[in-house]
Amino acid sequence: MAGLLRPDLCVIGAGSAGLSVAAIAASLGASVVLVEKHRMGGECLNVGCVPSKALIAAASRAQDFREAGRFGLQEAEPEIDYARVQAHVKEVVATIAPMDSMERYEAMGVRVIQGEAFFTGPRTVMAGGLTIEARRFVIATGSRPAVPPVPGLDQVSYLTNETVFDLTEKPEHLVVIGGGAVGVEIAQAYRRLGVRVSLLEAGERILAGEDPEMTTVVHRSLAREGVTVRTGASIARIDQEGPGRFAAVLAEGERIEGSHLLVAAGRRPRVEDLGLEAAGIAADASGIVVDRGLRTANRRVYAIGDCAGGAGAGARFTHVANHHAGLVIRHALFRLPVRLGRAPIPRVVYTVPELASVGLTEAQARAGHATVRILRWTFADNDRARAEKATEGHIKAIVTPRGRILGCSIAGSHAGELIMPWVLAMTQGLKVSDLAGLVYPYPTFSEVTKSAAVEFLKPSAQNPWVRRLVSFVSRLG
Ligand SMILES: Cc1cc2nc3c(=O)[nH]c(=O)nc-3n(C[C@H](O)[C@H](O)[C@H](O)COP(=O)(O)OP(=O)(O)OC[C@H]3O[C@@H](n4cnc5c(N)ncnc54)[C@H](O)[C@@H]3O)c2cc1C
Ligand SMILES: NC(=O)c1ccc[n+]([C@@H]2O[C@H](COP(=O)([O-])OP(=O)(O)OC[C@H]3O[C@@H](n4cnc5c(N)ncnc54)[C@H](O)[C@@H]3O)[C@@H](O)[C@H]2O)c1
Repeated sequence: MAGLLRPDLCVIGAGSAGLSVAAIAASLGASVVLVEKHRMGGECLNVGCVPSKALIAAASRAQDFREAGRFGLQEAEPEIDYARVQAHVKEVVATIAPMDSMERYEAMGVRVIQGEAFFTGPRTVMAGGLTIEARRFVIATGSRPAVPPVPGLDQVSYLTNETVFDLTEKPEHLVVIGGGAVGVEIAQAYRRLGVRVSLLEAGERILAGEDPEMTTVVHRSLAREGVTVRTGASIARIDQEGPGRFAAVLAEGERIEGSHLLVAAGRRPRVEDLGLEAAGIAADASGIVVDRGLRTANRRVYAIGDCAGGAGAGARFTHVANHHAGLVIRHALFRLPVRLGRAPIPRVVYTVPELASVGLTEAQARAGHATVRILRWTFADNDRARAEKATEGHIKAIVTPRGRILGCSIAGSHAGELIMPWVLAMTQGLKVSDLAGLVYPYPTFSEVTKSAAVEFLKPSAQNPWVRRLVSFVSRLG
C-alpha cells in the first residue's frame, strides 16, 4: 500500500517525552517514526523551561546591579532594553534547538513526519498523508495552558507561557493570574527587570503542594523585591478599559488595573483530535488514562509526559517526561516490568531563592508515620552563603527515628543543585547518617546538607554511654 509505514515504534509529539523515547529507541536499533505537528522540542525548549530560565538569568543580572552595594560596589538601577533581553532569550533557545532538530533525529535514523497525528483504528495512525501501523505507539502530546472560567477574560488579550517570551516592550503593570511555578518564576523575573508586577493566587498560598514553611521563604522574597502578592484572590471578572488596559475586579470589588495580563493558572493535557476513541484509549480531565506501566487501555499504546493521566498524572516536568521515556523503552523494547512511582522525583522552582524538594512534605510524612524527626539548618549558618551574602532560607529534612529519609526541602541559593544528594540517598535507600558521614569541601553551600544530617546524630553525642566511652578512652593516654 502506498504511503504505509510499519515501524517498531511510532511516537506522537516531539517534546521532551517524545524526543527521549525516539532517541533511545533509535540508538537501540529500533525503527522509529516520530510525528510533530508544530515545533521540534515542544514546550520545554520553545515556551517553557529554556526561555523561562534564560529570562530568569537576565533578571538575576539586573538584580546584581541593585545589590552591588552589599559587596562594596556602586549599586545602580540597571537600564533594561527589553528587545535585547528578548533577543538573549531567543538566542539561548536557538543554541539548544539543534539538539532537538529534525536533522539531528533523522541523522539518528528516526523518520520524522511533520504533521498532525490521529488514530484511525487500534493499530493505525495517520499523519502527513501517511498511514502508520506500528508495533507500539507512544503518545507524547503534552499539555497547554488552562484558561480559568473568569468572566470577561475571553474579551481581553492576555498572555500565556506560549506568548510571554515574545514581549519586546516593557509592560507598565504585569498582572499574573496563578501562583504556581509558572506564575512565581515569571512574576519575579519581570519584577527584577524593572516591571510593576501583581500576582493573584486564588488559593491560600503560592506554590500549593509544597511545604508552607518553605514556600513562605519564597513568598517573603517576592514581596521584599516588590511583587504585590495577593493570595486568596477571587477574581470576579476582567474588564477591558480601553486599548491595552484592563482591570481584574476582585470579589470584594477591588479593581487591579494593568497593561499586561499573564494567565498561569495550570495546565490541560493535549488529548483532543487524537482519535482516541477509534483506538480504544480512555482519557479524562487528568489526561490519557495510563496504568503504572504507562500503558493505556489499548495495550499497544503508551502515554507519557504531560499528557499522561490516571496513575501517570501528577508532576509535569521535563525530567518526569524523560523518566517516563526510559520506563516505556524498558517495557516496549525489552518487555521488562516497570512501575511508575518508585523513583523519587525532585521538584525545583527557579525563584530567588530557589525552592527544591523531593519526597514527602512534613504534613504528608506525619500523616503516614507515627513519629518523624525534622532536621533543619539555616543558610545564615553556612560560611559560603555568608561570603556570598546569600543567607536567606534553610534546609529541612524529614526522617524516621531510624534515619530513613522521607523527604527534603531546600529554600535557598542553589537549592536545585543541593537537592541531588537527597535524591540519591532516597533512591539508593541510604540513611541520613550516610549523608552526615561524607566529607564535604569547605566552604560550599553543600555543607547545609552535612549540617542538617549531623543534627540527626546530635542526640547520640548526649548519650551517657558514649560520653563514658570517650572519657574511658581519654584515660588510656
Ligand atoms: C513556563 C514554563 C516553565 C517550565 N519550566 C520547567 C522547568 O524549569 N523544569 C521542568 O522540568 N519543567 C518545566 N516546565 C514543564 C515542562 O515544559 C513540561 O513538563 C515538558 O515540556 C513536557 O514535555 P512533553 O514532551 O510531555 O510535552 P510537550 O513539550 O508539550 O511536547 C508535546 C509535543 O507534541 C506535539 N503534538 C501535540 N499533539 C500532536 C499531534 N496530534 N500530532 C503531532 N504532534 C502533536 C506538540 O506540538 C508538542 O511539540 C515548564 C513549563 C512551563 C510552561
Ligand atoms: N520549575 C519548574 O520545574 C516548572 C516551572 C514552570 C512550570 N512547571 C510545570 O508546569 C506546570 C504548570 O504550572 P502552572 O504554574 O501554570 O500551574 P499550577 O497548577 O502549578 O499552578 C496554577 C495556580 O493557579 C491558581 N489559579 C487557578 N485559577 C485561578 C484563578 N482564577 N485566579 C487565581 N489563581 C488561580 C491555582 O490555585 C494554582 O495555584 C506545573 O505542572 C509545573 O510542574 C515547572
